[in-house]
Amino acid sequence: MASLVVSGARHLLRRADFAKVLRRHRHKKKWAATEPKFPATRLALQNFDMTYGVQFGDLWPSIRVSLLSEQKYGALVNNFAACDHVSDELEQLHARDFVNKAHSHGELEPESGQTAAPSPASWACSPNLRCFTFTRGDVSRFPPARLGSLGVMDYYLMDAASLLPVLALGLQPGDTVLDLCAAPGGKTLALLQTDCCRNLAANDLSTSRTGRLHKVLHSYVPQDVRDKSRVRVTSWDGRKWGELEGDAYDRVLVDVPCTTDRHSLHEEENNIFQRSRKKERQMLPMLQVQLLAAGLLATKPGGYVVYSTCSLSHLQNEYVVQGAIELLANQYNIEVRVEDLTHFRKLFMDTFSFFPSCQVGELVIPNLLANFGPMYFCKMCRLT
Ligand SMILES: C[S@@+](CC[C@H](N)C(=O)[O-])C[C@H]1O[C@@H](n2cnc3c(N)ncnc32)[C@H](O)[C@@H]1O
Repeated sequence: MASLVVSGARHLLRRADFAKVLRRHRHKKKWAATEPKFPATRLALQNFDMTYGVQFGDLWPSIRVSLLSEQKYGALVNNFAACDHVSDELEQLHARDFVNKAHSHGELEPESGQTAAPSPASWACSPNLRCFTFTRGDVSRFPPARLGSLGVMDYYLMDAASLLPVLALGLQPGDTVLDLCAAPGGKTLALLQTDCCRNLAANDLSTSRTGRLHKVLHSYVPQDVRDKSRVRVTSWDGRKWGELEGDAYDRVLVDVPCTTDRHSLHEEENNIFQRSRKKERQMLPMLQVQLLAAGLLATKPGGYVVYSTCSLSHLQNEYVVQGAIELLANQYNIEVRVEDLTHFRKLFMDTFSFFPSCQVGELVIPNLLANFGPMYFCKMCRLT
């Protein structure tokens, strides 16, 4: 179409005028262009090709194509919506509750002394969580959540792999819980679904993001449940939590800011690979170590911490865990033990693809048939 217009115009204009118009047109186009020369999404991909190509070797091309493809979601059933038909409706869509499915497979031996059929609690998983996913290779989408009869939404759509850190935390009834980097609140909501929190402190440095967290809580959790679980939302710097409330919590979730690998390949806005954010990106592992160390200091001796990211980077995952454990040993004389979560691979292998060679913790890697993650999570016990 554009070339037709140009060839028509050629007959009407003298050669010199035509050249002028073309030049003006070229200039206009240049000035009109708003896209950055090097989009952050492209810089992210270049960075990943360099680092993850080495880190994952032959696995990288398949992870790469999955990261660039549409991700899958899970529907976390809202136990507070009191609509039993939700699970039936999700089943009619041929979605399955992956938590319950792992449970009924009973692939894991119950803990010693237990003879009854294993329950999520016996695998040291947080209880009462129901999350529906479509089976491997089924790329159907969930319809949007609806308002239930109690005035709260019936399910919350999230990356189903995001539930694994909450399951790994292994909440017990009556726990005091801290969610150190909580916004926008998918994992906070899951923590509340367990009905185990005596107190829940949900914190996030960003006030705009704690605003989103408030909205999620209002849309999904009735006021009386928020009161019962004594939900407290704050906007403090999580790095200071150890000084503010040391030795205070039974369970702490440290879901840190990271390179959010999937987001960084798809969204220009707020992308950490923007050139202007290079320093911030380079400082991430340090911030992550500080946040994890603060989370461990906030935990009671004998309590548990789960560290998680949605990045594939060893530097932001295993190295951070090792760095924080060393820091606590050297500066505070506090001993921390990494818990074995390899049973998660077996339990959830129908739903997620796991990287087989993490030194500490577990990593869900995106796969075209099960396009969740990335999600890294590592459980630690504070011993002293
Ligand atoms: C991965 S997101 C958390 C996602 C959240 N857990 C969820 O499931 O919805 C990381 C969060 O850390 C917050 N953050 C960054 N620096 C922080 C700090 N120093 N203290 C506390 N939160 C921080 C960010 O604002 C961001 O919301």
